[in-house]
Amino acid sequence: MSENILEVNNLKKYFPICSGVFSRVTGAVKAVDDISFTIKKGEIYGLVGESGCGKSTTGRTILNLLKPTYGSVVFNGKLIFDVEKKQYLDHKEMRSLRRDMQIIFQDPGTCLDPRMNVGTIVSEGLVEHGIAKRKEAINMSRELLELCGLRGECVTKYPHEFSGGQRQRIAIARALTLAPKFIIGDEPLAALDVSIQAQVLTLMQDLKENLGLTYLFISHDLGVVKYFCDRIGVMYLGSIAEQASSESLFANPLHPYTKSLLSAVPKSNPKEKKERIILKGDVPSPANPPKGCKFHTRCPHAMPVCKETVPQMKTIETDHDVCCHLY
Ligand SMILES: Nc1ncnc2c1ncn2[C@@H]1O[C@H](COP(=O)(O)OP(=O)(O)OP(=O)(O)O)[C@@H](O)[C@H]1O
Repeated sequence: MSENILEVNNLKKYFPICSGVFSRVTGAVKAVDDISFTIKKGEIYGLVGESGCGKSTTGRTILNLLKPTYGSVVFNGKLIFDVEKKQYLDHKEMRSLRRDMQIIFQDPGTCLDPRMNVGTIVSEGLVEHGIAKRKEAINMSRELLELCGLRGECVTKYPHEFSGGQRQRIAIARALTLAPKFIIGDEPLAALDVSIQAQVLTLMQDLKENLGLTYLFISHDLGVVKYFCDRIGVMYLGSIAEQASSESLFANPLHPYTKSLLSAVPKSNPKEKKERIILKGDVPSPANPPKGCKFHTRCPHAMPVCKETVPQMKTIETDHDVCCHLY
């Protein structure tokens, strides 16, 4: 593990808020608000945080599925966009790069077309990109389905004939069709039962090893990211509060927000005592985030400086950065 496959620099994605009869822009939802991180080749980077903190928007903006407001993204040495320099990949280049970058969504039930059989769903990309003719593509999709723990004969069946876990395997097979290097898993386990989650996670781990993949794994489940991810970024209200290797983050959480999240994860040994940190108030709206440190309104350690000054990300130890005035 050495080279970066993905570099995200000062990424922002604001959604305009329009109101009035003329639909004038009166504000913005700051869904992603100046985040930077890198992912090394072969790494699993976890992005965690509560619902609405901007995880999915980050994933979609990186893939250029949403128009970025600011920042730049470099994938495998190629600039996807740099808003400040007004540099964007053109449609053709982006289409070709999409082969290397895929996404798996939360609910396979809604992202698989119910009118298409599984063979067509999985082989679509091969035909669209002119890699294979329909018949050959269906044969290739059989192999992909088998790689994902399903039977090749599934190609003639329709999504409704499968369980949730099997549908997620179909979605994974579809994501693998174009032999990508990098996959964003946007809460790929969230719609599945716990026992099925473990199976899909094992499959993703095996595929990573066997196919040399890199993942950006989006999840709100700290228990899952602890075991699955090499490095983790903790998001709060559109920003990264803390970033560390999985080991370091769980052994020594620094940010008060991370500490509160970890305090809610059940211990594997129920006899081990653990104090639950309950945060005051609700998460503020990303349309009107607090000044200074965005977390200060809920932070048990808030100081006067936190209300005024935005904290900068600081490296506290090797592979452990935190964005907090306490450090
Ligand atoms: N198309 C959109 N238009 C306006 N606001 C949006 C849009 N998409 C997302 N948002 C807002 O941006 C913020 C971040 O949403 P996002 O879905 O990225 O969060 P998330 O952390 O992935 O949450 P979840 O786990 O619930 O999906 C939320 O406040 C959400 O309401």
